[in-house]
Amino acid sequence: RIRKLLSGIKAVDNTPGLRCAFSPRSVLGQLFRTRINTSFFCNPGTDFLWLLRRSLYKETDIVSVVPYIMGKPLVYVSAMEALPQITGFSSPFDKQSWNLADNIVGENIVTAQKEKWKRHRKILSPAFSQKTYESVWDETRGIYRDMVASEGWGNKSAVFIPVINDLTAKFSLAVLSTCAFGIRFPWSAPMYAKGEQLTVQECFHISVKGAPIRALAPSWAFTLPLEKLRNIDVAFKSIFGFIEAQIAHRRATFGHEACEGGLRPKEAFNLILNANEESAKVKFQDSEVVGNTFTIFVAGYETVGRVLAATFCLLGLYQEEQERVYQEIMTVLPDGRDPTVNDFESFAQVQRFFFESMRLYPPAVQLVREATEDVVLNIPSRIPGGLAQNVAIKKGTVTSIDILGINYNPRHFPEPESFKPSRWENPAVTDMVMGFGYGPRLCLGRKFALVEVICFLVMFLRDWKIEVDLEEGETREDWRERMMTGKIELTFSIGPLPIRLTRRI
Ligand code: HEM
Repeated sequence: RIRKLLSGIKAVDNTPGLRCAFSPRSVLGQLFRTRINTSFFCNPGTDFLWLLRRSLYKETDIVSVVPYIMGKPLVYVSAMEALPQITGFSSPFDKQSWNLADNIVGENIVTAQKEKWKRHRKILSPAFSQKTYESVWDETRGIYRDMVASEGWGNKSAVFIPVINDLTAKFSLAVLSTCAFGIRFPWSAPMYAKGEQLTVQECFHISVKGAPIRALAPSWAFTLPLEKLRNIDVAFKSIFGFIEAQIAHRRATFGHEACEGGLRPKEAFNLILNANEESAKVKFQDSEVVGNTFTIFVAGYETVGRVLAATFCLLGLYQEEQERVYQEIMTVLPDGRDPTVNDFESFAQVQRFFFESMRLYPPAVQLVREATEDVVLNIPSRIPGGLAQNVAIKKGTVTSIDILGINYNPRHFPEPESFKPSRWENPAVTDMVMGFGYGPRLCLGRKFALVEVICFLVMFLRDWKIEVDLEEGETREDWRERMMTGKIELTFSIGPLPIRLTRRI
């Protein structure tokens, strides 16, 4: 054990940090989390990036986690200056060479390494076009209206929503399944996986929460009479059943000739299926069809739903900022007309509010890479005027850009805990929106997500004033600390969060 620890510390060039029994990326590390307020003999689990966001980095913007029983050493970096070095176009880092997710869902655009990834990106990129964004905007408007009617808010002057997370998740699933997969479902009749009791939304939710366990635990573990493991197994099986049924249905609907004649619209699902045809020039294998379908559902649904839930609460907390957003909406739409996709750029204040929400509560908290050769990272000092540090990383070391670390780094964002949408007033600063990643692997759905979020917020805030209930004597910051507690699963989630609505018009 001592030898393992010492060689781990050497692999990360003696970079200070946590020393633990089990890696946060191992099954035991996930299951048996212990103290994190000590740097030794702790099992930090995955939440430590959130729980220690204020104290993890001391003098430099780099820390290591070195396990002495299970798992490999890990490096985390919270400096924007390191982005080109780790996630840039010609950086000596790549996605992990062995990714457990591939074994569960099949190889896909998110996990593929550089050379294979180019093929995935080439096939899928045409699905993210101006035409798609127009459809996202229009569908969002329609889904908002369907939601208001189906929830029975039509003639109410006030509404209490006990868990806004459920609503925003349902909304983002509806937009994604319609605009990327051509699968439409009414708000009042959620999709069910065939023959299952759980909705597709519930299955995705359980799968995303349980993905690390599903990936790391042996298959016999899922036959044990343990409810948690059984639920994860059922959720994954249901999702795969759902995806396979959708693939069969789409093939039957369009047929092979339709594909060759280019009759399928360029939505993500059709491009995935086209690439699986005999005649396709750039091809997907069968496993990549399922892998990419599953991945785009997860990448595009959980992320948007989660950050929207945080945004709603921050709107409720920071009333003066909500008013500023509302005034902008009324200025752009003074005559009561519906917003169109051409109005997108006019909602600058709405966008700033959203960027600041995503800075504090980013749905994706890290960009995970693996060193493809021995490499020296140059990391600036946290202390003003301090010397930068060169850190030698061994080939194969998993090194992550810590998005939470960057977003709460006072060098990049002064008073990082303060909620200040005005930070984003300088257009050049939008390059600092870390939540969508950086470099060649920048989120392919960035504009898709922004269009859907901005349209939804505009429609919602025009009709409703949002509030949250503070306890007596409680400050907004106290409420955030009490209610907006985070958990790092495949994505980062907060809550469950309650909000209150009052009708404006
Ligand atoms: C607020 C919402 C979203 C956030 C915060 C987000 C975040 C991210 C991040 C951080 C990455 C880069 C991962 C890395 O470098 O390791 C990424 C990649 C990706 N995202 Fe998103 N995403 C969002 C919405 C979406 C949507 C709506 C879609 C699809 C409709 C989508 C599809 C993808 C895809 C396909 C990739 C892989 C890109 C590649 O490797 O070439 N995302 N996303």
